[in-house]
Amino acid sequence: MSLSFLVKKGSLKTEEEIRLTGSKSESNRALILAALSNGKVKINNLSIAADTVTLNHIINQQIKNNQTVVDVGPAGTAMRFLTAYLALRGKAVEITGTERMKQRPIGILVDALRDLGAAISYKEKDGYPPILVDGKFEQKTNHIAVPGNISSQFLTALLLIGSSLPQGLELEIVNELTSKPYVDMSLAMLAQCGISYAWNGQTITIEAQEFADSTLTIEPDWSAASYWYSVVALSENTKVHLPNLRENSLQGDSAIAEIMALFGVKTTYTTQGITIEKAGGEINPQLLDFKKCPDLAQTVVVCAAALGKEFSFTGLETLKIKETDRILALQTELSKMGVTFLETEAGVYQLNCEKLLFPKSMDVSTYEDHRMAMAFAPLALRIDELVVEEAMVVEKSYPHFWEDLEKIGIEVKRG
Ligand SMILES: O=C(O)C1=C[C@@H](OP(=O)(O)O)[C@@H](O)[C@H](O)C1
Ligand SMILES: C=C(OP(=O)(O)O)C(=O)O
Repeated sequence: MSLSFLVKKGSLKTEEEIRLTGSKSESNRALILAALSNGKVKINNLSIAADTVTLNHIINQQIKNNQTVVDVGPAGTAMRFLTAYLALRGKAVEITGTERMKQRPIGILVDALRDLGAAISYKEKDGYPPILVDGKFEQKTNHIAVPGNISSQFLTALLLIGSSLPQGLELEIVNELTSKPYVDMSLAMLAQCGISYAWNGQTITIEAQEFADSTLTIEPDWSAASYWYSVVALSENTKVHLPNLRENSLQGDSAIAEIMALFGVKTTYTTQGITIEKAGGEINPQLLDFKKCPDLAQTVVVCAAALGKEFSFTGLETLKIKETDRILALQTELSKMGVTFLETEAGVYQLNCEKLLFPKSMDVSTYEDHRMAMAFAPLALRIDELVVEEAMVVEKSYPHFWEDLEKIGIEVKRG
């Protein structure tokens, strides 16, 4: 389905409540843990994100019905977590995905699982999906050394199965660890299921052990919340209530509260959730590091550009291997409003807004990336006719994004 949506400012409300769906990161971990626990781990508030719906369907229907080929679509976490989960399942299953998924690396995880004793082969190109997970597993060692600088999802995939391995797991993280809060999230959720672990220096150890009877309650998605911060930052004085988000979140993307304070958005934490509103004040451009929260980068880059504030950005190394090359996508789309986003020194990207000019109308290409659509949507508060191409990409993590924009008064015309 290729649909462009015309997004217009409309009459923005001064106050609205938006109920976000559950975190897809927490949900996809929960699905694997529940499956490994043989019914001991229950889940509350599972996300309706397409990536979660897909993983749930694969685990609880297709695999149970002995399907031999499963398709994760564009879901990176589903691809990586299923690879580890299926390595222990005893049956051969091929895992495939979108054309983009076939360009997203998985070799580090496959090598680690092979070292542990799994039999996995590549169906097309070495190091990339689709893969055939044989399912026969005989543990050869519990110690593996895994690079941490490409994707934390490889580490999470291994940690989730750690306690189910007959000899447990001793995972040594080699190189720098990127996206660390996602590893912390995995360990915290394991602990919620009664699994103990030790993290000493570069090594995380998980003994073979049983899951406890437990319930995982999924918090709403902080990455999704980031788009509301951008709406507030670009509005005159809109206040948004986001129920059930917590200050002490398992999600590293809760850092958006701190980042957006620099853009004059104030967060108030209550027992009900959070309220975000304009606090005003000077916006002083500075260098922001996204190594711990890569999924926030697009939101913040686009918001800064729209405000004409020349922030610089680092920690963006992993953006090139996500749903699209997000650096290139940002550069291409921002150029449509006269903004450049260039690597001015190694690893540092600088916004230049000298020639910022909001065109009367602008077409945003989304490159099969939900975050491109959602990061650019708040520009409707600056551009009369903003056309977002392939607008339904948002389904991956935030299916009712457009309905929520309408709820706050932004007009969305489905084309
Ligand atoms: O573990 C997770 O749930 C995720 C980890 C991050 O990926 P990387 O570790 O590849 O940066 C993040 O970008 C992704 O959206 C979700
Ligand atoms: C990178 C993302 O997801 P995944 O890697 O799970 O496809 C994302 O949601 O921004």
